[in-house]
Amino acid sequence: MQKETETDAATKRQPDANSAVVLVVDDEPSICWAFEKMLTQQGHRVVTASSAEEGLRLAEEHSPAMVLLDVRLPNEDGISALPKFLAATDNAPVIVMTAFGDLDTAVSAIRRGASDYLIKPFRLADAQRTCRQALRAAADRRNQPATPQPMPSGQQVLVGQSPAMQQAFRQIALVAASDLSVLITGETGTGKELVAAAIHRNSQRADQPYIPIAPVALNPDLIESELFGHAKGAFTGATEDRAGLFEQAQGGTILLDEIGDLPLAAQVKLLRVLEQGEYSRVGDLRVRHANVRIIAATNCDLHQGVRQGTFREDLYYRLTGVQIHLPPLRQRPEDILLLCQHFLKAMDYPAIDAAIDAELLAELQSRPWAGNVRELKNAVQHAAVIARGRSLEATDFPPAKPASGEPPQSLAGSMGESVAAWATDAIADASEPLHDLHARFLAASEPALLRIAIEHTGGNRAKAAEMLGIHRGTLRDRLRAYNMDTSNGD
Ligand SMILES: Nc1ncnc2c1ncn2[C@@H]1O[C@H](COP(=O)(O)OP(=O)(O)OP(=O)(O)O)[C@@H](O)[C@H]1O
Repeated sequence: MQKETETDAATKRQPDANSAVVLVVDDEPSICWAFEKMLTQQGHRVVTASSAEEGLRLAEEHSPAMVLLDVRLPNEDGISALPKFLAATDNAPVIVMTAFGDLDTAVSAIRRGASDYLIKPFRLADAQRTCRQALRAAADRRNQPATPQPMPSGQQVLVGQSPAMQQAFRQIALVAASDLSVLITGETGTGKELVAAAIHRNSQRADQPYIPIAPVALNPDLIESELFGHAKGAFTGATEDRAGLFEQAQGGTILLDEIGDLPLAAQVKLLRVLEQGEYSRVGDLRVRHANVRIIAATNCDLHQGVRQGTFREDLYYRLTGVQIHLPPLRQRPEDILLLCQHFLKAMDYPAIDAAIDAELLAELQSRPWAGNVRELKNAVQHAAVIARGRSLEATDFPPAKPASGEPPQSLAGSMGESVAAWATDAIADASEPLHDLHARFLAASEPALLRIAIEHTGGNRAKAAEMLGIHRGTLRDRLRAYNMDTSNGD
């Protein structure tokens, strides 16, 4: 599988340096814990892994905005895994952590694309500063308009044998030859972006720029300027004339991913491009001609946006003229084997034809795949890493994620099972009929809940009470009841 282009990376990475997903890969739990604590306090979300293999799987799954990568890891070391992390995260900043004396390693890490390094043991303040700088630099890079890229030489292959995918292939072939705008619909991970790229690749514009844009990743205040450019002095900070993405895509194709997120003012301009092939830069009345094919994609119901007044009705009808719908993977189980083999082949997995037997296939076909092909791809890559060349087994795959809307089975399930086991034991152990099972259960479980809330809020009881959704006085009483009140009053 080919990686997304740099343009994708520039437009799809997390928009905010203040609330990013950060991946920490280190087999020392204390390091993961320290980063988790530090970064969550700063409003980031942290996912941790204890090996490069697990980290790469999480990178695919969470698209982190930054990776902290230890050099010494079990199995594959951080330095050799570094290019894979860069590829898996579309060049998110990777900060390499290395032991003292390993400076050469750090230097070679930087040469291989790491954005910075930390020498262990490091002071938390230094780590904090390095992380902040890396996230800020990445955010600054994102806010630059994307540079048009020629289409990559390799092919992003679309795989499928289900009637629905065959129909999509036919539609792609038909619309590619025309210059019509196209709306691609489907749940997240169904391959909309791949379809857009295939349309461009098979069109007469194939040797011209292809620019995928996710409006949600652009600065909302500057979105019109990002798309259509601006004139010097159009707003504070507009120190010179600047071309927008439409101008950069001249002659080629633009994919507006998650079109439903486009602000109304930009929708007006987009409609003008679609209807008259014209636009103006922000703050410049000069009419410019747009020779750009527009492909839009959405995983939400645009018609609902029309009903709610967030999406223009005229634009909706203009866009829905030619529509390609990609059904969710659970509705096309006959694609699963082909997709699995396709992803294994991309990893050079041996004996692909024998890698998935009928029993495993039936199991995979019965899963809900809420994240669709993206989730399947991650799961296959995960299983392949675990199986290390032998035939895959169901246990090599990560547990099935719940269908959207369902509570996460693993957590809810295991907690429920623990509670049931606890209650069964408590009843069995009681020498006489119980009248306080509920109070006993609270006494067994509530202290841990209170402790985590208080730890998480840095000991601030008012915030802990707010997080728990209980009155501050109630929290104080409970802490006293459990002998957890170490303060001298509140
Ligand atoms: N039919 C397919 N054949 C091969 N790979 C596929 C196919 N469909 C999806 N994929 C892979 O699954 C992943 C998700 O696909 P893509 O990004 O195109 O989905 P999307 O519908 O645009 O998702 P989102 O709505 O979240 O942006 C990509 O890695 C893509 O290469």
